[in-house]
Amino acid sequence: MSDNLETAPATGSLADRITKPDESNPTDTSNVSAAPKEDGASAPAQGSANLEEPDYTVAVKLSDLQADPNNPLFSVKSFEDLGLDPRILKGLSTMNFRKPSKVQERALPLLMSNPPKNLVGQSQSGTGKTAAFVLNILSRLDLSTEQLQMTPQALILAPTRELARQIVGVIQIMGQFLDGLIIGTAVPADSNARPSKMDCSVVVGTPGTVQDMIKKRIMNPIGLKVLVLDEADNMLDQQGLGDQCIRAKAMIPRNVQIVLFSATFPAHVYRYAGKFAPAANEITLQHEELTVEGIKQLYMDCSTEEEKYQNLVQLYGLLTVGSSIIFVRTRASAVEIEKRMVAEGHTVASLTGGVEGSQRDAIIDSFRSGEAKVLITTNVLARGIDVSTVSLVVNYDIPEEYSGGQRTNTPDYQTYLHRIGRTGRFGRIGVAISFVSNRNEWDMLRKIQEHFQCIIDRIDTSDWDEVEEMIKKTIKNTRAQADFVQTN
Ligand SMILES: Nc1ncnc2c1ncn2[C@@H]1O[C@H](COP(=O)(O)OP(=O)(O)OP(=O)(O)O)[C@@H](O)[C@H]1O
Repeated sequence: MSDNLETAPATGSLADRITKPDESNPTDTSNVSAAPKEDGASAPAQGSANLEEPDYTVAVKLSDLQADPNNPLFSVKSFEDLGLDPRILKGLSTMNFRKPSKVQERALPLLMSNPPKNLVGQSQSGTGKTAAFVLNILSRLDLSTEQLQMTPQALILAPTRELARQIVGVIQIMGQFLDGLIIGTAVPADSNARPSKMDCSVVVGTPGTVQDMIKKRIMNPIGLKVLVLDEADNMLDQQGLGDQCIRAKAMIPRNVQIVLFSATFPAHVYRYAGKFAPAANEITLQHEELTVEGIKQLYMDCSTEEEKYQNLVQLYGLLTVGSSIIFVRTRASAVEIEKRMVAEGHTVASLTGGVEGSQRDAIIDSFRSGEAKVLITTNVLARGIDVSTVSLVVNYDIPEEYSGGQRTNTPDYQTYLHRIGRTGRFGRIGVAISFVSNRNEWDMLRKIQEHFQCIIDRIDTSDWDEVEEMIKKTIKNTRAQADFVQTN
């Protein structure tokens, strides 16, 4: 069962122990200056202020959301009020960021105060945690000499190469007016590439690669002032990347500011987070607060595994309305579904941990650019990936906890939340459909509803025209919660 399980950024999943594709190759780095250039980083995310996009995305007025005190995007202050350097404000304005979100407004004063304090920060998916930690880092850099520009002052660790590259893209654009800012990417290289020295001001990488680089003196950690763990619950989980992060932390100066961010902090990791980041300021949420209002959650009854596939094919027309991500449990099924759909004339791509570095980069980049509109993947892309055009997420398999390499029939709540959070980003609307083909999956879905106290409505597949109309209407609806969904 476990031989082709995908690396799961999922908290608590033993799949992490089984394969760690991001950490399996020799180290490689690419240092890039902040001026945007062809460095292999994914296209940086642009701001979400202009939500008037084609057909499939609704004209939600971000200003209305940001004026609603109950919305996670709400804020009373401006970026100017937060005391940011004018060059950084200029970067934000090119990204179309007009107002901070709630987590940005709350986290930034805590992060930027002196003497620096640690922070454990939680907020819903797609609410701008990346900008919160990047702005703090950019504010703390001293780029006054060439030597300082080439000495790592901040280190960001992320669970996957895709997320690390995405963060590099954000720093590049946010920091584009900071002269002398150099950003290094530390992710596993294709097998014969030689790592280059980390002569840069900020390093973003995966923990195993960074650790390896420090050990081999490719990266000098002595000047580090800030350490960020993005997707921190996954990074600290002993069953995930925990060991590697602990080892990496042991190699860097003791007095660095430690910043932990995630949408999820399950209790057992949260307790540990307090040890990893002692005396930290905290911004936390209850699990009932974690679901994002703009994501309409649905499920589809499928009587067999084969019917799951048939339903997916039926949905194809809708999958390509915007961009879509299909999450499956194993690498093997990702590859199999891709092959089968391609053979039937559909255009789909798949990305799993089984694919080599640069090929992975090419796949995610073509998905970001919209060239590939349907991406079949595993938990490897469940967290952090920010592609604003994703309007539909399909849980082909419900995410599940593993124990001793075996399935447990217990839902992996965190991964469910992160997966559906690939849509509905920063006030956008999205639809998440879970396929349910047996009693266990049904039980897991029910538990997910109870855990998050949310409603997951059934889609009636007896009339596909109606299904199509209903999903399209949901995607086009200004607030997903507002209207209907046919249930029975
Ligand atoms: N203040 C802002 N104004 C407009 N857009 C913003 C703002 N802050 C962030 N965004 C945009 O919102 C999107 C989501 O941000 P980000 O990827 O940082 O979310 P996140 O909270 O880290 O989500 P996840 O938990 O899924 O990792 C990005 O496209 C980002 O550019």
